[in-house]
Amino acid sequence: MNYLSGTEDISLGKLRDTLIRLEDTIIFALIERAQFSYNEPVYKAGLYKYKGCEDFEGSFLEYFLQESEKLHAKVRRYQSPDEYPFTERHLLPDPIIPAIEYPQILKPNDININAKIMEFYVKHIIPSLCAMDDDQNYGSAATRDVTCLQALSQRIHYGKFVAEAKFRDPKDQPKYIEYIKARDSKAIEELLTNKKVEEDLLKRLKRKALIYGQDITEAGDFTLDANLKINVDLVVELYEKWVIPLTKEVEVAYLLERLDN
Ligand SMILES: C=C(O[C@@H]1C=C(C(=O)O)C=C[C@H]1O)C(=O)O
Repeated sequence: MNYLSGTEDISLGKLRDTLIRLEDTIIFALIERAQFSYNEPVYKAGLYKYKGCEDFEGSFLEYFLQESEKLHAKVRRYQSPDEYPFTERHLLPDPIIPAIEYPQILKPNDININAKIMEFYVKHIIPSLCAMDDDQNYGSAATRDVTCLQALSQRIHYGKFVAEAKFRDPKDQPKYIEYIKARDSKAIEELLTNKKVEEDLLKRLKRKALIYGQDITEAGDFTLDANLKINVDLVVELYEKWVIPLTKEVEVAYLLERLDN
């Protein structure tokens, strides 16, 4: 099924420019979170009870995220999610701008992408990003985590638009159709993979994290020797091990549905 109305200009070049811009969003969101300690209680399920949600058994972060999503759902320009379930499989009617304006709502979905984002973020990113002590700034830590999760989810789900743009390329469309009909996910992923774009991205990302992670003195000098605000290798690992593979998983999942009536 093509969730786009067919009139949008979804050139691959413009979409890639948006993904490059989202690198900045994600790096700065991680820098903001890294100001605070790990604060383990934020991630412990069932540690706190919440007024009005006494049966909620998740962590402080999961509660914060759930309540943030409820707020986002109230302010969305479209019908309420019940009328137009904004699942990962659906692209918004005029998808490009709202997807940028509104943070990606983290929701369970068929391919469980948001659960995978939450898992790698809490298990592998946060412990390496933050000082492993407790500075009691649980609210500050959780708000920064929600910003990081929504930026990561938005970036990864942009794979839907990228997949649509690739599908519309007349050079490759016959092969996509053949592989979709054969339900050959591996062949679809190989066809949509662009190793040069991935390699260039990781090189650019390392440079961005190195520069964004520094302070600039009044004289305009970079404080190269001082502690960086962000673990540069972690940012590269984040993309190499999780962001890029999950984006491709979204692309494949979207394309597998592309021919549905
Ligand atoms: C997003 C794209 O599709 C794939 C995923 C990429 C990524 O997640 O950065 C980069 C290149 C492709 O392998 C693209 O082609 O730009």
